[in-house]
Amino acid sequence: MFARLLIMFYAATGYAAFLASFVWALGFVGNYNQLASKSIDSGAAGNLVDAVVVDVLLLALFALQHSVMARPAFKRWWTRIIPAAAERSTYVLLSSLILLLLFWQWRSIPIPVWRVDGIAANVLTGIHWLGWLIVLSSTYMIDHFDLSGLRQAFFALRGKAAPAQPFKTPLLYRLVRHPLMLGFLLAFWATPEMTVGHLLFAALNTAYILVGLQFEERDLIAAFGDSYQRYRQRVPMLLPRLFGRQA
Ligand SMILES: C[S@@+](CC[C@H](N)C(=O)[O-])C[C@H]1O[C@@H](n2cnc3c(N)ncnc32)[C@H](O)[C@@H]1O
Repeated sequence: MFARLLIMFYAATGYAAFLASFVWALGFVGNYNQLASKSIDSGAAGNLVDAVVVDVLLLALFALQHSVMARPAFKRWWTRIIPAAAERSTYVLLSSLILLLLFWQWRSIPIPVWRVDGIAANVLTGIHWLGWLIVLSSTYMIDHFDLSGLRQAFFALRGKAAPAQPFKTPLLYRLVRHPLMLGFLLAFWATPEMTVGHLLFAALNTAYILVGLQFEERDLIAAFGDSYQRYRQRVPMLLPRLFGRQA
């Protein structure tokens, strides 16, 4: 019983770290200093080369951890070392801690790339917040508590293993196969004031998302077989069809 309670406490810690990193992400990307005193463009501009090197290394650290720990082969090896019920929480905890490090240590490069005012600025800010709303709501469409590791810990508390998630295509998943990633892209790119630092963040994350999705889809085909193959043929990856057939 003690071990089960420990897993629950561990999962709750991972979830708290996720919440902290999510709120900081909102403040960081949108330069909302009410939410986060350190944001993507805050702080004095330092040496350009130093800033690019540090920022690229921080993003690479996140990409490496996030990709390696998501691979089924890594999970099989890892769950011989830690309890299976704590695997997702460990992933969430480490991802969140690396994100917090990234936000904290990010070097701003506040050289302007574009700036729009008036209605255009309001439209871009609206798209930005729509992106975050899509991110959060998509986690609930898949299973927020499974993705955050809490579901696995709740099952473990009752002495059971959480059943694997079934293939599903609710709501936004009928329009695109990866709404959560689409939400991130909208939140990262839609800004009235783009700087070189923000552009670096958006461009590298976009590249990472596009590569990461190839791996995720390979795993999804291995897990769900023909159902996912047919889904791929019917539903676009990231850009919804404006006209014509949807799933
Ligand atoms: C962080 S979520 C991102 C989901 C998706 N890539 C997106 O952008 O909306 C990743 C997890 O969702 C799962 N997943 C993705 N699409 C799914 C679907 N249609 N049904 C069930 N699970 C899915 C993957 O197996 C993976 O564990």
